[in-house]
Amino acid sequence: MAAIRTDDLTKRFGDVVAVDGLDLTVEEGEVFGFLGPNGAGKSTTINVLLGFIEPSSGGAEVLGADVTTHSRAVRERIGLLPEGYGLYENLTGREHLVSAIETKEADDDPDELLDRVGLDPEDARRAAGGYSKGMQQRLGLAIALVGEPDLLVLDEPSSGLDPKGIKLLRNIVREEADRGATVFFSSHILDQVEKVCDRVGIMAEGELVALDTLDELRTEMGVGGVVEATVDAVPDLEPVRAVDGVRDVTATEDVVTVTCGDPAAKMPALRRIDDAATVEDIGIETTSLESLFEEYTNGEHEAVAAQPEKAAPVTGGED
Ligand SMILES: Nc1ncnc2c1ncn2[C@@H]1O[C@H](COP(=O)(O)OP(=O)(O)OP(=O)(O)O)[C@@H](O)[C@H]1O
Repeated sequence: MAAIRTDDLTKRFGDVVAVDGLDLTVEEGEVFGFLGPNGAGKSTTINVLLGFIEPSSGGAEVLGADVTTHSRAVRERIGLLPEGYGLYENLTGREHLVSAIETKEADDDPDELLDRVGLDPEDARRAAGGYSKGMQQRLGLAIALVGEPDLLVLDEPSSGLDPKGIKLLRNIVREEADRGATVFFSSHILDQVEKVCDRVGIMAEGELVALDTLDELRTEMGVGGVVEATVDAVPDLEPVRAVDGVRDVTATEDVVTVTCGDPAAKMPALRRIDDAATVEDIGIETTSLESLFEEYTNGEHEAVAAQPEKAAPVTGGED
């Protein structure tokens, strides 16, 4: 069963088409990054999925239930970290969490959850009105994790987090996926998505303009990355050019530069160079998600890749 399925989902606000005929399937257990620039339609889609607003046409199912007719049942199985959620100034962080546990009738240990999100016990006992943005996000994440939800919906989860917090968030996302939860998060902080997502969907002006694994998106665009090898003497470059997926090979006096169309071509190309010369230094650049994102949202790429038949396996990225 799909965790999320939208069918020709459209949402209009007056003349503005916020979401335009969205067909999207996110499989159970997937970590899915929902990307797009400001105003692309991400929050509107999330609000429909949560049953907070009704679609103008088309529909959506979350965890097998229709979001317009069963929104309450759907929300009970979701852990939500909304963007810019409101806290009660006078309640402590711990009290917020205890209240969320009671509301969900869950049996989580609040202190364990606070520890998991790295909220200091002393901070947890202070009024949330004095929390920094990062503390608020950590508390919001703890609340989202209550009751081991089947689906985690995280709207800009890394917002306000320091690098340590971002790493912790990534680990939590992986742990949640490992226990079988689906994680759906929106972001425009792209390199953080890159490290944790199985697949990404890129929205622009209400439409899905790309949907695939990042490696596939890179391959599709012929931007698999660049290898730069500093060598003692430039070898014959033909064997390097012959590697499957290599697009271009150039050399200066002591540096061979290989541009790959396929990300998987980088290492074989490097091995060919190493076979024929002494490699003194290497630099490997993968195409950043940032440049992919720009490419897709400036309208140059319109094709949406086919949905996979089943979810890609959950892969842990590099830290
Ligand atoms: N309640 C509303 N009334 C009128 N227009 C709206 C409303 N909500 C969203 N829109 C419009 O719909 C479009 C999509 O907005 P949405 O908030 O879904 O984008 P987003 O991708 O989440 O952007 P951001 O990254 O800035 O949060 C925008 O043009 C926005 O102005």
